Amino acid sequence: MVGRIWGHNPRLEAMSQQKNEQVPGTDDTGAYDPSASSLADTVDQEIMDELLAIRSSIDNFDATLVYLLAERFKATQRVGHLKAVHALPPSDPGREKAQIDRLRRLAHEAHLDPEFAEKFMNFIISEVIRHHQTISATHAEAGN
Ligand SMILES: C=C(O[C@@H]1C=C(C(=O)O)C=C[C@H]1O)C(=O)O
Repeated sequence: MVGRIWGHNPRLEAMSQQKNEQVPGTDDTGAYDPSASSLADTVDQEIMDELLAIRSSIDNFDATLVYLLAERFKATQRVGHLKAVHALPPSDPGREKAQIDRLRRLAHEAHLDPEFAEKFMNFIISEVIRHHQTISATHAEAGN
């Protein structure tokens, strides 16, 4: 059941095999449970209600982040194919520097820690470069 919805995840599968035990963070149908928490029973109901109300906004932000990242990766995959076809290098340090400098400035204006913004962008960019290397290798193999 869990495997069907989420793909192969040994940890979740082991959990779901324990008889009558629900996977934490899901309801009894296996769906996402927005009230999942390790704090239940240890916190006053009023505080819990406020926490859950704030978490419902966090849920929306997180879903948006996933959609934004998915669209960004769709665009970078296109760049990867373009680079592979035209034998361009996977990474473009000049572009990365300009982009990170700009995002650091935007982060500062938005009261987001610029160091965090830079680390986050570098994390994403390194994944993109890895994809571009794979696309380039696949393209080279197909040409041989
Ligand atoms: C997406 C590109 O490829 C790489 C990844 C980048 C990114 O994720 O923003 C930026 C520069 C490149 O190192 C690109 O060249 O535009």
